[in-house]
Amino acid sequence: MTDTVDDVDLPYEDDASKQEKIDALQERLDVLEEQNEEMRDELLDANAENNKYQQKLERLNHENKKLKQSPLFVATVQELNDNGAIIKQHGNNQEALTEVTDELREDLEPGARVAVNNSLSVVQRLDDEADVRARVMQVEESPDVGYEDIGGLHDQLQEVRETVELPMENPDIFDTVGIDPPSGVLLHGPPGTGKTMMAKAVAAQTDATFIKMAGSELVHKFIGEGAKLVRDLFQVARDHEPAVVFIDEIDAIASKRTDSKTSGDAEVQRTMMQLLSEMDGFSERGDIRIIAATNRFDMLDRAILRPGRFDRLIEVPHPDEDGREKIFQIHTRGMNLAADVDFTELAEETDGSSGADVKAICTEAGMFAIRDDRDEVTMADFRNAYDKLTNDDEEPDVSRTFA
Ligand SMILES: Nc1ncnc2c1ncn2[C@@H]1O[C@H](COP(=O)(O)OP(=O)(O)OP(=O)(O)O)[C@@H](O)[C@H]1O
Repeated sequence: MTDTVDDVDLPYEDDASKQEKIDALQERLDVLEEQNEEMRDELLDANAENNKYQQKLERLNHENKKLKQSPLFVATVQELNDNGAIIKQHGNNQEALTEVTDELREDLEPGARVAVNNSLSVVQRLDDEADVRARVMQVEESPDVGYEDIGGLHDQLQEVRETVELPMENPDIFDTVGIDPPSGVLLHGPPGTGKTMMAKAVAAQTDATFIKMAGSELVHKFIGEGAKLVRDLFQVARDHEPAVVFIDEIDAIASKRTDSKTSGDAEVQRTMMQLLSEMDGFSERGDIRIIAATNRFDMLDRAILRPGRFDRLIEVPHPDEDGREKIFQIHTRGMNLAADVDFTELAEETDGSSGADVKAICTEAGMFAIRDDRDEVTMADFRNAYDKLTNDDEEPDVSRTFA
């Protein structure tokens, strides 16, 4: 706060002469000006220092961003010592000694998986391989789904059985006739129409292990990770023969090539190439069958559809009226239904619904009965459930919320 005149401690006695007062004030003014000058210099220095730090901060931020953006490689820590960490890169097995920051060091131990950048600096610690596998792969020894649980889809099911079941159960017939069994089956169609169910049912029928992986889980930002998971997937399948490998959302790794050449796209390409080469290596008759599924058939790279790969394309559409009626019957098997429930009418009234939608309607109808304290589910409950599910969602497709 600026001093007021009253506060100022004057540099002269009250009885000083006028000239003495002027001299004293002048002297005080000189001192203040000098101090002012010094403080201005200090302020300038501080500003310059501040600018320097700002620039450094920007540089570090930029560096940080670059580190995160540039392609990262996966390595395993071999040893930690005073000079840093000895890491071994996956893929080329090259060892390198690299510095690690104190913060990262606390998080590392020999055997830890890490992401390293182009100059082999450790950027972050990764989850352990087993954790990644467990997260992205679903292995079911004997899925609890039978053909009788699938409504409609007669032609589709027949084709899946012919391409997957027949080579597993009766491989000799292909030898006798002298043809290779079709290698991969690609199921395509809208969500919630029973693609996963069909794959599970055929695995159950053939006593095969069902191994599911979602294409989106194969898209990784680390170089070589996706391809490694594909190799692991097929290794797990070999370990569990006979097996049905189900790759859902295959479009995530097998979309048409884009023009952009970002490292992310290149990594997706590498993952797809690995998948294709695994499939090509499967042409010999084996006890492993591959089924893939997509909701985005239009997006697929044609390379995946070449003969010997996914050469059986099976469209799995929304069920028709008959199909819906069958699906209503399947999902109400265990329900206590009132005499007025008529599935033919319900099937007629639920045009455009997927199998997953029909299942959701059944569950919701049961909820209406429970809320009403009844133990029987009525036709009105089904109609209310359908209204609720179609109006609740802005989009009429309820499968995403309730499947
Ligand atoms: N045809 C069907 N018959 C009986 N139930 C069905 C049918 N289609 C779907 N469902 C029901 O919907 C659920 C979801 O179906 P499923 O996971 O097989 O669909 P999907 O086509 O694989 O879907 P997405 O493309 O979203 O993965 C099933 O668990 C089942 O309860």
